[in-house]
Amino acid sequence: MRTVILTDIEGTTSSISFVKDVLFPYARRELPRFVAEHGHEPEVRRWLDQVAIENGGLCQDAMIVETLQGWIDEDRKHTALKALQGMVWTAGYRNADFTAPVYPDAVAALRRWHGNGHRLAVYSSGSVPAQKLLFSHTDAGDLSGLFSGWFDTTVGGKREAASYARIAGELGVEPGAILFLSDVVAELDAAREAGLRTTLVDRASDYPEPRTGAAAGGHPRVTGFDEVAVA
Ligand SMILES: CSCCC(=O)C(=O)COP(=O)(O)O
Ligand SMILES: [Mg+2]
Repeated sequence: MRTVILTDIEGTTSSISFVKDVLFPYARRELPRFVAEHGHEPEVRRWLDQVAIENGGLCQDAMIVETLQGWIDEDRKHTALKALQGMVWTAGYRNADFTAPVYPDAVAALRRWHGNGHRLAVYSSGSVPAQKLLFSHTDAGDLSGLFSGWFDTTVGGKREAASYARIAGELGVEPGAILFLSDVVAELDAAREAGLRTTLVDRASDYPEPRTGAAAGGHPRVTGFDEVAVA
C-alpha cells in the first residue's frame, strides 16, 4: 500500500505569519460581532457554554468573548476556541477578505503525491471546518479535493501519541504506513511514539534558526516539501 501522507498546516503547508498575522487578528476582531449575531445558535452556544463552564460557571457573553480573545493572544489550542475561530473565518473567506497562502513547493508535492495514488490527510489544531475552508480558498485555488482525511484536536492533542494511533485507526492503516509532516518536534515525537514515520519541515521563512542535529529530535529534516522522501 502507498504511504499515507498526514500533514500539519501552520508552519508546514502554510506560513506561521498567515495564521498569526491574518487569521488570528481577524478572529479576534470579529468575535464580538459574531457572538452577538450568532450566539443563540445551538452549534455556537455549545462552544460558548463550554468556555463559560471552564471559567467557573455562568458568565456573560462579553466575558466569554474576552476570555476567547485572551486565548487567541496566548495561541491556546483549545477545541472550543478553534471551532469558533473556524466559524468566524468562514465570513472572511467568503467575503474574499483573504485567501490562504500555501507554499508553492507544498502545492506541487501535494498534487504530485495525490496523482501518484497516495492518500493525503490533514492533522491541525485548527478545526476540521477551518481546515476545509483554508484548503478550499488557497492562492493556488481549491486544493481540498486532494485530501481524503481531516483531523483536529477532537481526536486528541497533537503532542499525544494516542491521537496518532486514533488517526491510524480512523484511516484504517498501520501506523507505519503513515508519514507525518510537521514543523513542531514535539508533535513528531508523539507521532513517532505511536509508530508513524515522521519528517520535520524546517522552513527558513518560519524558522530563521535552522533546527539541525539534536534540535531536529532525530527526525528526518527538510526545508520544503520537494525534499520529502516518500517511500
Ligand atoms: C486550519 S487553519 C488555522 C490553524 C490554527 O488555528 C492553528 O492553531 C494552527 O495549528 P497547526 O496545528 O496547524 O500548527
Ligand atoms: Mg504547525
